[in-house]
Amino acid sequence: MTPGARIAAAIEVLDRVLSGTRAEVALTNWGRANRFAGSGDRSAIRDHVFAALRCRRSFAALGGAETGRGLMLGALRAAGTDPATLFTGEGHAPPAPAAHEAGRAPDTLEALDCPDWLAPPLRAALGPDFAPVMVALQHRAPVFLRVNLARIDRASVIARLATEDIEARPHPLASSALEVTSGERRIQTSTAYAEGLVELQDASSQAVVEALPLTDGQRVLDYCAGGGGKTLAMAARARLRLEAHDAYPGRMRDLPVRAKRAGVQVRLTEAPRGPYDLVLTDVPCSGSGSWRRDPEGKWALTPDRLAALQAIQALVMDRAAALVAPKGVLAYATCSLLREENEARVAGFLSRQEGWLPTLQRRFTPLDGGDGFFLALLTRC
Ligand SMILES: C[S@@+](CC[C@H](N)C(=O)[O-])C[C@H]1O[C@@H](n2cnc3c(N)ncnc32)[C@H](O)[C@@H]1O
Repeated sequence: MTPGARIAAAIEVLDRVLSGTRAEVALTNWGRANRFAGSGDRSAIRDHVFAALRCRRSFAALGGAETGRGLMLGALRAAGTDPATLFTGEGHAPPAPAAHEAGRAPDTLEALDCPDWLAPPLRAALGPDFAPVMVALQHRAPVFLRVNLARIDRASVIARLATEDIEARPHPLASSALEVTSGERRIQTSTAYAEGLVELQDASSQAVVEALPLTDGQRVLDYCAGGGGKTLAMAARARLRLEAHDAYPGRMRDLPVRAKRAGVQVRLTEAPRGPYDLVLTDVPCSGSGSWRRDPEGKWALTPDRLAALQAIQALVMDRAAALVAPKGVLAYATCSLLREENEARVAGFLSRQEGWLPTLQRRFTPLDGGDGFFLALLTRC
């Protein structure tokens, strides 16, 4: 496909996304209907689509409309490319830009791709980091690996990956973290991955698990395990009696296979029974810290949805707290940047429940390199 044809395909996919189809679904459907497109074409179209979704407001202003076509016109203008060079109308390229599609300069919040209603809470949470964080969220996230330190060290894995044309370097956020600098697309077919020596996991996610007070022999519950990213990271840290739970057990369906690959044992439970030495609650949240990976989430969040999430977070904390042993730890984590889901939830918990001591609160933002994350540790007195 020519560069212009790839843009035309991205416009088609974006129009579907703007009318309510999830980007992954719209991309898959486009691929099925256009089997002639090669893997290079598909990944280029995917990159166009996700870049446009990360920068939806600014590109819409620059492109003169919040449509697939407007977003792609805006994308080219943002990159300093005259759209007329690719919007030629020749072959499968989109028709040339019309006079009414000249677009305009975005205002301050548009330029930061920040929804208006979210600017005050994000400013309150991030202070002087507000604008730099919003700019970071306009860019693609780095690819990180978690080295299974129970089985191999970072230097050996870097050498092993290099033999499969994957370049990676240590990342300072966690002792297990590697940032992949080339060959990202080969990771899941590499032998290091197949043998459970590495897992794909964001560096802040790894840092969160590294901050947990885990020691051999502890009974530990991952209360919101999902796919089990943090469950497996905990298993690599110490010899634990580890259990995984999720309100939607289907979300844990890949966990047994992943645990086997990593060489660890995890018991799945639908009805956890304490007491546990540590319960991790990686609660459902706005995902505002990971909008680089899931840019649709930024535009889909509403005040009502945020309020509903806060209620779920409080409920999960209360339920999980009941499972923690005396002197045990409740670990509360989100991939949110918002105080409403972080510090305020911890304060709410402490106002409802007696006998807990907050021992750590730590926030990560994309300026640290990984996703935005929050971790609080609460020790039962
Ligand atoms: C942020 S995700 C967890 C991600 C996972 N810990 C990881 O590292 O891959 C939150 C999870 O909480 C689960 N969840 C939602 N409501 C819950 C509840 N009331 N109790 C337990 N889990 C819940 C969701 O199904 C979802 O899998």
